[in-house]
Amino acid sequence: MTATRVLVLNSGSSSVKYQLLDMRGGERLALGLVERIGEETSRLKHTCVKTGAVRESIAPVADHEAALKAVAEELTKDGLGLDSPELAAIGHRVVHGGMTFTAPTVIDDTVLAEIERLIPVAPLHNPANLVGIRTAMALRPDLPQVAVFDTAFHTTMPESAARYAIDVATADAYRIRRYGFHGTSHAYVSRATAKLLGKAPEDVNVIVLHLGNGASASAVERGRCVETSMGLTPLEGLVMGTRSGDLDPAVIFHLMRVGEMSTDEIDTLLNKKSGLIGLCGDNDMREIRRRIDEGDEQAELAFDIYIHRLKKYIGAYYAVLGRVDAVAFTAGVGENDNAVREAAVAGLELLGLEVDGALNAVRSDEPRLISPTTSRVAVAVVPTDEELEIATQTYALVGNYNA
Ligand SMILES: Nc1ncnc2c1ncn2[C@@H]1O[C@H](COP(=O)(O)OP(=O)(O)O)[C@@H](O)[C@H]1O
Ligand SMILES: CC(=O)OP(=O)(O)O
Ligand SMILES: [Mg+2]
Repeated sequence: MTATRVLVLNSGSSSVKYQLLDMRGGERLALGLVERIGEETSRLKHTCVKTGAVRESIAPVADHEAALKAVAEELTKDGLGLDSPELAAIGHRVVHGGMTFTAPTVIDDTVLAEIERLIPVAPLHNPANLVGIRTAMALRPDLPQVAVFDTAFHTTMPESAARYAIDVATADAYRIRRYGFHGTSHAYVSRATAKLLGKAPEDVNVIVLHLGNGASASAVERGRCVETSMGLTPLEGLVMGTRSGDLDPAVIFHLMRVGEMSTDEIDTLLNKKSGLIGLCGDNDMREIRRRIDEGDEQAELAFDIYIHRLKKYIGAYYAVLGRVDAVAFTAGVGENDNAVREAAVAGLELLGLEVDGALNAVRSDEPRLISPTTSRVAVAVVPTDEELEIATQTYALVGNYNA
């Protein structure tokens, strides 16, 4: 039997997203999500695309290993179990690949050890990614397991963008540089944006704004990333759901010396208690918008800070690229929130950026322009599909393993 299916696992700190695809036509067979792992009210939602069956349950899922086993059971119920001979490989999102991994990689013990070594620079993500890999390996030890790294797309950044202005010997000793993340999404969305414009990726310059719970911007010049907003870790850059983004590093010394806070306390403060949740108590943009509509000033200020930072990055990346063909909004907030898109671009008419109110209000899952024809720079909403991109890269690497 020809093995043409790829299972993709995207393990986050408290969730697992998954998709099963048939790579003959890139068709999605099943997808789902387990969220709030480790809590009493963990939620599993599974959709079998083939039959249209949707199953949802709320029950405690203790850890990532239990979550993956629950996913395997759901797939088995639909006749799509992990024991299928049609499964060619399992593709894993791995957030930090450091300087070692610039391309998708078949996972062996050496690769596992390197992903583990990088935990200190991706503490929220790499541990979850590792559990996902190890559990999948135990379920199907015979299958190739492929790691697709968030950092890989950004390895084309020039040294002028990738290096921090700190002592070179210290930076090199500790491999301190800007790696960037969400690369699978930036790669997919920049290519999809070129397609929307009817052009080849090599012929366009795009600013991609990936605005999810984690958020990052990138400047993509002729298909290659030349700058991105996240750095050594996914903490730098834009204001995020729970992360501060850019900050004067002296804030940390101040908190240590004057606030007498420990390194771990500051780490938790900046990664989990800052950003939108730190500013107004909510990290979900839907809730923040609802509060603003009710006249909540704290929510409004959080929104303004979020937009101010975003606008600064659009301007900065315009300068980095020199010529911009398109600005593309993606991920949970970017794809769904028209007020964020409108506010981020407001006042940038002299840079050639305009948004059409009616087009911006359209809700759709398709890539679409939201700028009027008069706009010199196209403004677009381009839904990301990290899972499809991971499956494509995985399948390209392992080919038809079982054929
Ligand atoms: N309809 C919507 N309007 C505004 N924001 C939304 C909407 N749907 C989702 N979001 C935002 O998207 C975020 C999740 O985005 P997503 O890309 O799925 O993030 P992640 O992959 O980091 O979990 C939510 O926290 C919420 O702020
Ligand atoms: C790297 C990163 O921030 O990922 P996520 O948005 O999934 O948290
Ligand atoms: Mg995401």
